[in-house]
Amino acid sequence: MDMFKLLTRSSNIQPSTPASKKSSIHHIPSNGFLSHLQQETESSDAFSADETAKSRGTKRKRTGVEEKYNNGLLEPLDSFGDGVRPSVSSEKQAKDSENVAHIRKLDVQIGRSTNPVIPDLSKEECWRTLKRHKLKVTILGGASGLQGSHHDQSIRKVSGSLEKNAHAQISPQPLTSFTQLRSKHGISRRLAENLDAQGYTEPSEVQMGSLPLLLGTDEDRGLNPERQERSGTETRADIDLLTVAPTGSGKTLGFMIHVLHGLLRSRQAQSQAKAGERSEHRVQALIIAPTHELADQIVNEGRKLASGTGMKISGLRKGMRLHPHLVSLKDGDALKHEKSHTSGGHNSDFLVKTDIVVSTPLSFLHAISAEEAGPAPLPDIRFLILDEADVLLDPLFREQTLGIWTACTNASLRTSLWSATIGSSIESLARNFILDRRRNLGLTSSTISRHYIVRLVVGLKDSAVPNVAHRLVYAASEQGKLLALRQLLHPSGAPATDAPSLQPPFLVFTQTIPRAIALHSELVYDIPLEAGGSSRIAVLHSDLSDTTRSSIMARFRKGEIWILITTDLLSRGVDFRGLNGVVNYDIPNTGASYVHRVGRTGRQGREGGVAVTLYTKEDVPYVKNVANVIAASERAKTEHAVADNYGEGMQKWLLDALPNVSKKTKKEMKRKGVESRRATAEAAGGRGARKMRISTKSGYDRQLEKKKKGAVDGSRKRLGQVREEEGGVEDEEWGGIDD
Ligand SMILES: Nc1ncnc2c1ncn2[C@@H]1O[C@H](COP(=O)(O)OP(=O)(O)OP(=O)(O)O)[C@@H](O)[C@H]1O
Repeated sequence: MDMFKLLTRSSNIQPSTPASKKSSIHHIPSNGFLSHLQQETESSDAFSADETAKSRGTKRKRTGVEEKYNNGLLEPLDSFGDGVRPSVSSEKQAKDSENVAHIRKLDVQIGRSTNPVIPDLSKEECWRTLKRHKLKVTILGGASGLQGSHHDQSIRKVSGSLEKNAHAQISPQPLTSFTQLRSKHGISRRLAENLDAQGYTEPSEVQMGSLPLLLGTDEDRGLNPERQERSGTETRADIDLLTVAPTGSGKTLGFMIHVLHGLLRSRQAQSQAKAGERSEHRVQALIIAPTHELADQIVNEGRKLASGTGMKISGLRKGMRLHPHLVSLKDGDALKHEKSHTSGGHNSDFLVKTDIVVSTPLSFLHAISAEEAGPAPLPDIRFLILDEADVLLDPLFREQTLGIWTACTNASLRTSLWSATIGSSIESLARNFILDRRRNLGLTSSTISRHYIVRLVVGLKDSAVPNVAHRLVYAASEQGKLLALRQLLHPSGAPATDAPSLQPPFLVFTQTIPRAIALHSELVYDIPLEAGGSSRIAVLHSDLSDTTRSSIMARFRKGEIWILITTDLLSRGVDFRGLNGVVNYDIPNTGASYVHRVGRTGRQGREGGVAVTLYTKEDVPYVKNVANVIAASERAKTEHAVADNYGEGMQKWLLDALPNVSKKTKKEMKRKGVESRRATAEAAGGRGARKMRISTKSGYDRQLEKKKKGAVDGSRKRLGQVREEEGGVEDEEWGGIDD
């Protein structure tokens, strides 16, 4: 079999769920919990007509983008919005809140609880509900001397001591409704109202599984219920949580509710102890994310939830420092910093009076490091959240992240790690670090015995969301990729038989910054002037200033930019509601990277997202990573897929045809990416420039152009020499005739 012959066919892996089979997909929050809400607003989008047609099952007319350009449907494109739930108009919201307030008043008048308690599920029901929602909760270790439930017994038998691998599954009470957050877990009224106001009605799976573990009693968590029964009081063991849940499944809300509730509760306790005295803002929670874009988004989400609660959330910018009062810098250092920053009459680069800080690892490490003394200890921090934890613990950020984690010296620090992909090596690194840290802090065995490391997995671990349609397209060469991308940009041009179609807005990922820049300059004039021209296409990468990055993000969210070319900078965590697709112009280095890139679309269970991956002959070793992820996602789409061989067969030929790659090569591939595209900007003048060139011009045309240019330059030079010999002045412009 000639593999390359096979690869020249677009694999065009169809969504493996035919209409008739769609019913076999469980209707669960994360595969469509916002679908009804989305349609309401999106029908007014320029790009939504096709979506609506798709959702009705009617065939989308291939009128393409141009018709939309010409119909003047361009300006009101606010397909992403600002993150406020699109469901409810402000008028309706006001009316709803009025009604809710009225009903609550009546409830109080007749003495009825405003928060009806939903009865606990039996053990069996818990297990079945968790299974139905594909939630798996496992104890990874941490506790010793356990007694009680058979799960705990099994841990003891396996481990005997806390260091050993102790894996046992538990069945916590799932959070089946947000009302339970108040009625059962006692979150503040304000927090509950904010959730409501944001239009969050049903918890997604990750919230369903994680919130009882983070907020509940040991009984809710399925941990040692007998111990609680015996003692007659509620017990709450310390839990450090690793959560692996699909992209766009609502992890941010999960950790935000946890942190805000924890801080509000301790503030309440403090103010009761101090007879109503208002407590100061001190940094007690730290959220670390790998990019500024994600950190900004978390701050925005957090502020909406914290509104009116008195909690302050701040993002830390490059060069800012935590105010010396917020960290335990040694006296001398604190003074030095204070002086150096206040001498000019301003200390605006100090972050003051805040409860929750969101930052990238490097910015935070700088913010707490004294000039020579290294990072200062942070005993006040009680919550540490690592969002996109696998990246933060990857060699690129590992030292910084572990440095921050070590600086958090509070004995009852609660750490949680969140990502759509956490491999086993990162998992054991995190687990061992947690255990070592506790040991180094000299925690007594009685404290340790009340501590667990728990892992929650939602759905299939490390896989792409099932509601995205994947297209693997063999483009043969760099030029072929450019042509394929242009075909996507101008779908009304002669359609290839099985060419994927993709409506803006979409993201285009390249392997490196120079390639993103090169692709942008190649495509910048591709969108007709009447459609907004070059302003509709932009490039975003980490070499740009923070202000430029924020402005591009804002314009993309508003719908002013339709096509955003970027690097893996935007592959993690960033939430663009209404993004129609993702193009992997350069193939991602790893399967995990593919999962995150394509996870920018199909969020919140939204249907219709398309992920197009273009590849050339050079990319073949990388295609297997991607094809494996696609195959797993296709299988997850329907329980019948494997049995009927539907969907499976579509990629089987490709999977079989692709070469297997050794672990060692995979590691190299992850580190370097496709060799020929790695040319750095410095190399751009030489061979590197050729390697990273993105252009539709053939080598022959380029050579002709080069020759022509050489000839022109040569004749100019010769002419200059002649003039010089004749006494003329080189480079001096002719000034015309003097009056
Ligand atoms: N219970 C809910 N009901 C409706 N919408 C929700 C709910 N929870 C979260 N969302 C929305 O889902 C979207 C995705 O959430 P979020 O960004 O937290 O995903 P994520 O799991 O962190 O994804 P990623 O792995 O890509 O970072 C957001 O727009 C968020 O507002």
